[in-house]
Amino acid sequence: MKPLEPSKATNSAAPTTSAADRKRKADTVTEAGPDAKRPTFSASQGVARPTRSNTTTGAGSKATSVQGATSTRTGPMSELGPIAEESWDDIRDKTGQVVEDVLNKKLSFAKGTKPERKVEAFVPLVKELKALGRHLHSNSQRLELDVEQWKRHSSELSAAAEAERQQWAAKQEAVGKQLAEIKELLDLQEQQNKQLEADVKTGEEALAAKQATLSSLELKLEGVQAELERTSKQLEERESKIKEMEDVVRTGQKYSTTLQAYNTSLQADLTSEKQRRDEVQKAKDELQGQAAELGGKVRSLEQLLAYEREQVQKLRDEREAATRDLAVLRADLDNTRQERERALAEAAKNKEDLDKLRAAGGKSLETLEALSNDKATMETQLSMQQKLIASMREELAGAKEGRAMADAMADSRAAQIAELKAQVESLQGSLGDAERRVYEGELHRRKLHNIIQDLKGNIRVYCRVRPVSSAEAADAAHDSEMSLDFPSAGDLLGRGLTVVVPGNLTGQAPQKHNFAFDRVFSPGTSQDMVFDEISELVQSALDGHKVCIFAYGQTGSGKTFTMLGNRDAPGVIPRAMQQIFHTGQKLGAQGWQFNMQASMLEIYNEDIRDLLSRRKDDSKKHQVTHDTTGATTVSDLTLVDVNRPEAVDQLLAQAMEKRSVGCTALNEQSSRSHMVFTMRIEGHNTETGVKVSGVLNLIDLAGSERVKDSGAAGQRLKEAQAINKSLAALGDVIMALANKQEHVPFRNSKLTYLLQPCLGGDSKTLMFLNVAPTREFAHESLCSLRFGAKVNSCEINVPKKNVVVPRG
Ligand SMILES: Nc1ncnc2c1ncn2[C@@H]1O[C@H](COP(=O)(O)OP(=O)(O)OP(=O)(O)O)[C@@H](O)[C@H]1O
Repeated sequence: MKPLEPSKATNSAAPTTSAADRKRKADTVTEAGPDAKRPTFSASQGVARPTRSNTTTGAGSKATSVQGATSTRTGPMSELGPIAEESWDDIRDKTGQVVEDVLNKKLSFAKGTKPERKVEAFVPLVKELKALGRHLHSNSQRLELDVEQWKRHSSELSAAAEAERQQWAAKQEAVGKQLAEIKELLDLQEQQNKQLEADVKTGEEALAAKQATLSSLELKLEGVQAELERTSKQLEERESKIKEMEDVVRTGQKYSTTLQAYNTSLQADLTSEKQRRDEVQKAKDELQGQAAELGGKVRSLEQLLAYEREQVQKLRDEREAATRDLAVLRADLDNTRQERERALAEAAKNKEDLDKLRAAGGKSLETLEALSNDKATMETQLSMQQKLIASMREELAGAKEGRAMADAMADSRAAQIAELKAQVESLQGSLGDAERRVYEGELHRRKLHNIIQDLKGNIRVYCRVRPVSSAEAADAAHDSEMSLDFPSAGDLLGRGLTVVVPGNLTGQAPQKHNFAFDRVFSPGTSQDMVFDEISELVQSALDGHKVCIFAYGQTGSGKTFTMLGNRDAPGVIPRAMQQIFHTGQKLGAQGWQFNMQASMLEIYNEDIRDLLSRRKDDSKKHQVTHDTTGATTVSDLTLVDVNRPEAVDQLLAQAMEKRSVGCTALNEQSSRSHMVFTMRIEGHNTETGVKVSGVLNLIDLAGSERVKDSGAAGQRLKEAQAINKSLAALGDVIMALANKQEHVPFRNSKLTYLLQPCLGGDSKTLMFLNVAPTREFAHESLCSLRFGAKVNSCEINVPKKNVVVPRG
């Protein structure tokens, strides 16, 4: 339906006034009276009507004619003389008078005023009246024109109004029709409304019923909402936990991927390292074979050389004897020569004498003959001596030749010996080189093995076999035959061992059982060598790891010796302290400062005792708690700040005095309790701001014992039962961990509860499995070794460093 508005055409026909028109209108009002109020029109306003200019022109033309009439007129005017034809507009402008002023003007004259003066006075008035008359006349003409225009305009307007009215009528008709339609619609709507009202009523009734249900539901909803809020809170908490976990898992996955990659590369390294080690081992074996062979050769050569030296010496002796003989012969020869010369001189003299005698003729024939005989004898002697000299010369030449030969032989042997020596030296060099490489390879293998163990999260097991004690060896009551054997070469060298359990009287044959651990220390292994193998693990406590090292084994198998040792052979605890303080000091140069606190406790008959407490009566009950980070706290336990190893030695001495130790049939100084030494290490790097916090737990467990063998009774029996019970609980925990059981019974004993973070957490854990070597304890050893194998298969979490790195 269209809106009911007046048409625009009507509006456009209405006259409008411009600003200029309004000004003129004002003039007109003043000058032309109320008639001048009528509207003026412009051609632009659409309806044809006269404009002001038209009017002016019209009026102007009329005025001209009036003027013309005036100018042609001759009447009294001429009598008054020429009167200037001023327009009303000029007069008005000049005098400021309005029409009424002129019309109301009255002239008064004083008595006796001359008529010429009075006429003179009338002249301006007449002028004004004439101008006014002309003006009014032109105005009336203009008004007439306007009236005509108005008339025309009004008839136009009437026509327009009629058209408009007709339009309106048509519109009204249309609107009436529309109204009728609307009314129909409204009726329909009303019906519908009524229907709707009815519906609404039923709806309202239903709504009321529903509302009742709703309010009960709202109540329920409130409850559900409260529940929901609680659940969503829980959900949020869970979600944040899940997020955290996801973060952890993501980090873990990243870490695990990195680790897996690292692991793979390590395994590849390990394999290649193993190959290299095998090759080196092979080369070493070969070299050792060659060395043995060469050693044999060297020995035989040395024997030969000794023989040759003997020969040379003999030859030298002979040469010296020959030289001596030669000297004697030379002396003899010289003597003989001198004698010969003397004899020759004598013979010459004799000949001279003979000649003289002959010349004198007086010498006798006998003297001559005697002299001839002497000469012949001397000549015989001379030829004999000449022969002797010749043979001696020959001998000398022979001896010289022999000596030259011996010298040459000695020289060649010496050269051979020097060559052999050089060979031996170079072989020894390469043997040392090979041995060094084998050692380095072994070190590397150990490192890799440790890393792999860390990555796998296994509990490491180092088996240590103690030597046969002098008492065992001496006393026939003991079967001191060795029941353990160690591979002397191959892959299991240093890692494997075999226990032989002897047969029994029922005819059971001896049985061999093979085991392999991360490391096996045979009886000859020194404390130093043992510590060397775990020093890296100890070191990681300084790096922020939780480290746990404990010694397990039957009574008298060497646990306390391994962990504490004695003055001459200090064990793991004092050595670990030395290393920690020493390394801590060295790290000081890199800005590290460490704060260390030690505590020592024993678990005796399922009670925790503070071994560093200075209280006389220490019957306080100590409670073990673990927080979410895996940190363990024992209530009311004495913590001592330590900053040098000697302080720890004092603490150890103090603790050892307090520790429960007793004499049993199997060990003179048997530990009757589990002892736990804990060192907390807080490190802070003043240069980088990095903080680490590590814990080192070193534990000497009490030994398992067969009560019938240890001869325990009374208090000892009670102790033994408590020890065995807690070790059995340890066994159960290990079984549960190894079998990946959901429930691990850590709480079954004080020992397992205390060790929970080490066995089930993220610490680096190592167990020393101490074993006695003799056949007497073969069964116990077998049990211990089986336990050790189970422990070795336990996978705990991947060790985690406790390090805080500052932000930014
Ligand atoms: N590797 C070794 N070298 C030399 N002597 C050893 C070694 N291991 C143990 N011993 C000696 O054997 C004896 C028993 O050792 P130890 O006291 O350490 O056993 P244990 O396992 O701690 O016994 P228990 O459980 O009864 O306390 C001690 O005299 C000790 O000095």
